[in-house]
Amino acid sequence: MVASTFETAADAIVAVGRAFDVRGWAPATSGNYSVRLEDGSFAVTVSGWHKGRLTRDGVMRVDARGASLDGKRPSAETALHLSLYRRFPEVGAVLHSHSPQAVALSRVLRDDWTIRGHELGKAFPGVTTHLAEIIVPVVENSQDMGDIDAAIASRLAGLPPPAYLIRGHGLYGWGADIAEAERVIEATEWLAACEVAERSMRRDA
Ligand SMILES: CSC[C@@H](O)[C@@H](O)C(=O)COP(=O)(O)O
Ligand SMILES: [Zn+2]
Repeated sequence: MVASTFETAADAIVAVGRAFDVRGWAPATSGNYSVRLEDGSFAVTVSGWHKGRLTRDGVMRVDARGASLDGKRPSAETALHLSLYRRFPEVGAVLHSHSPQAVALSRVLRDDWTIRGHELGKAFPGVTTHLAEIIVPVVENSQDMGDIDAAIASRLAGLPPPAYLIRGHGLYGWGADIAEAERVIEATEWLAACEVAERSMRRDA
């Protein structure tokens, strides 16, 4: 699904930034957001803006290769967004959060994160029962987006996950439009908080 205009996409991105910031998922300029536009370009956050204080000026356009179309500097992680759009033509929005629970979980997990037995798993596209097993890949962090993209590439083949974690960094989620991508991030963040709480209760029990 594609947003109708840059302005519509930019306003939706501004609103997501405020919502994520209020929840502690976008501290200290972290996070980035993008939306596919109908002309084949993408609306993406400008690098370095505080995402809770975005205005339309903090959102810009890039082409499919990540080149700036308006002279602004796109998110340092634009390549990760574009890679998802290239792989999945049905994806219309990509969101990236930096919550304490997702980052903590990514640092304690030795392998991928398997979600089982959660009613909220049904918030993910295509999941219809709490009995579904949802695997969220965990890849190593790097300052080179090519490394992260290479690490996640094989994990996106076949039945793709709804989201992935970058260790010690944050969470990427996507959807057909920004509302679906926000729902995926919201569900994954809630499940990460639940997982962290559950692990700490089991340790103390
Ligand atoms: C301020 S630490 C976070 C950044 O290094 C990065 O991971 C991030 O999410 C935001 O980068 P940005 O270039 O503003 O999109
Ligand atoms: Zn980040």
